[in-house]
Amino acid sequence: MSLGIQTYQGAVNPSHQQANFYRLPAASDENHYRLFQFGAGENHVQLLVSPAKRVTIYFGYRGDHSMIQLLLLTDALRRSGAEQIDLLLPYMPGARQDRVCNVGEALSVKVYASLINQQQYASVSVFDPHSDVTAALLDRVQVIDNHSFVAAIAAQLTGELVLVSPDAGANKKVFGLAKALKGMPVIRADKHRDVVNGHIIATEVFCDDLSGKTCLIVDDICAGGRTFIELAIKLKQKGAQSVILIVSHYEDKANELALRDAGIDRLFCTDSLGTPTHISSEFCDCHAVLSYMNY
Ligand SMILES: O=P(O)(O)OC[C@H]1O[C@@H](O)[C@H](O)[C@@H]1O
Repeated sequence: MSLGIQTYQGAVNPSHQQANFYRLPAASDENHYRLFQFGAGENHVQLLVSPAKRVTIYFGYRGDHSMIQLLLLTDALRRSGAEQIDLLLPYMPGARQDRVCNVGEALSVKVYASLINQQQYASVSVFDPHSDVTAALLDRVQVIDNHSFVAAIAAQLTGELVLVSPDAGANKKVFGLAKALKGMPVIRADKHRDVVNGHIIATEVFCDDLSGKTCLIVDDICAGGRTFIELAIKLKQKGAQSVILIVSHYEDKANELALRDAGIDRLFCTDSLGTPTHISSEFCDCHAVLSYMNY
């Protein structure tokens, strides 16, 4: 059923008219809603066809501006008859701001989680969030781990593979992953950060000899990349034959040359934060996160 909106000029693909899947940012062939900004900067969403009673939103967070777009899309869907909305959240915003480190800071993850909870989604599926705090804060949440993503990469690699847990915070997840990968060995490492400025003060690897090993550093996110640069240097000093970095979320800010110079041979990530543009495709292999989200 059409909503009777006159403004849409494009040809409507019938299969998309029936589609109950809404992508934000919109896919190039998305034609069941449109999104634009008014002059003062407000976002505006307009559905072009009536939604099904049960729909799914795939929300790729692209800054706080996109959060408002999600709320508007959700509102438009409900007003037009969607009764149940499932949310696929490849990246949980604020997931790393899951504690107050310094006096006067906001507890960001709680703020983002409250906004999402207010929308009363039927389910919220989050891909590899930073810590258990995300799952504790979100209602009707389903956490999707990185196991099938890492397994797909490991299957392409040869040599003596070992997992490297980059810090104490990653241990629980990496040991769970090792079990899923049929007992792949784990090398533990740790880093000390200055909580005031975020700088890494020291990195330790708890292993003497890595000769001949292909080290898979696995973590949730690569931001500036300093964690992995310091770690790769240490792994190479201990004889690692090859160092591969596997992160679920890639902010596209790290310097490729610095990563390579530190000894990282290859980077694998997902497009949870968009497809990286500041890194070469010979070095970085970006997988579509949706294929690992059980949808
Ligand atoms: O070193 P960069 O890339 O800036 O930050 C990424 C690290 O910071 C942590 O919160 C992440 O889990 C990861 O270990």
